[in-house]
Amino acid sequence: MAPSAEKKLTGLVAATFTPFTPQGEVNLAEIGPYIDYLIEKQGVHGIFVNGTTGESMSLTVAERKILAEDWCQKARGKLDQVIVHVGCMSLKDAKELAGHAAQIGADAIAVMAPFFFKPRTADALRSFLQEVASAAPNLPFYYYHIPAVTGVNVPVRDVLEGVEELIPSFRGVKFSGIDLMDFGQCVSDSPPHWSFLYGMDEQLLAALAMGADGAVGSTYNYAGCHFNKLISAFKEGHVVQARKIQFKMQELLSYAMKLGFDVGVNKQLMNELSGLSLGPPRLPVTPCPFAHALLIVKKYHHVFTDS
Ligand SMILES: CC(=O)N[C@H](C=O)[C@@H](O)[C@H](O)[C@H](O)CO
Ligand SMILES: CC(=O)C(=O)O
Repeated sequence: MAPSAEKKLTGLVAATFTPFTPQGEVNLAEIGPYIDYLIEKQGVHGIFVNGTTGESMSLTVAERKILAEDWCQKARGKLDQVIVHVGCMSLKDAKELAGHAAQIGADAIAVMAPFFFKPRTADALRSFLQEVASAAPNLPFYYYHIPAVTGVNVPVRDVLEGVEELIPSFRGVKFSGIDLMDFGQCVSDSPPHWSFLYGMDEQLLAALAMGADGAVGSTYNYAGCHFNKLISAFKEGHVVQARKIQFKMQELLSYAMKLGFDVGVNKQLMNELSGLSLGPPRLPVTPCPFAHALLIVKKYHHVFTDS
């Protein structure tokens, strides 16, 4: 039976970092405190685990299972949503992770396009997604569009054509692209029980105007409290106020991007701002120079002093 159709996904979802020990092994001990931090300090009640920010493609299948299980277990009764990303280059690995996500009580799964051999057509991509979804037919399924990372530029509106006939559990898209026309067309043609979660934190406001239901992103780990204010302001019709917050975030991110912003820098920023010990990233992502992270932390405090 396909999952129930009524519940929309809304609000902020943090794309979690994977906690590692200083030696680079998965560090489950930080997951409980991490969840508490998101709830108490950021007002964030949903997580997207083992995604881009979680360095999923650098993890083994066994590590991804252990992590997914621990996140689900520790989030139970605390968070509203745990979405587990199960995309892999190998269809068989992805199916195994999808089946596992169902067993451990994940709320939903998401899958990005494979990107070594890239699907060239919407049909090929849909078939891949269908196969993965079939391993967890009772879990809400989200397509994870992130063209800058995967290099798979098939318009999402094409992927959505007839998708629910192939994937009865299909419930929406995590859209981490900049093409707001494609995004708008997806939203305007969609049934009411799908959710559209936007994933470019630097322009969330524009996506809200285009009809995004919620947002999944890395910066909600440490700036969720500000983005919650942005969303409230937008909902109440205070666009100028919402824009002010968005512009602050753009100022911070453009500063970080000039210094070189990647998962390593982002993770170190989270370590500094949260006080959690999430460790270094895993190669090929290199650790962020300490001084470098401190400059961005300083900028964060400067940008958000009066809010
Ligand atoms: C490539 C990447 O990690 N994208 C994230 C999610 O999709 C975003 O949350 C960005 O980290 C964020 O928008 C900052 O650029
Ligand atoms: C940002 C995001 O959604 C990810 O890290 O997968």
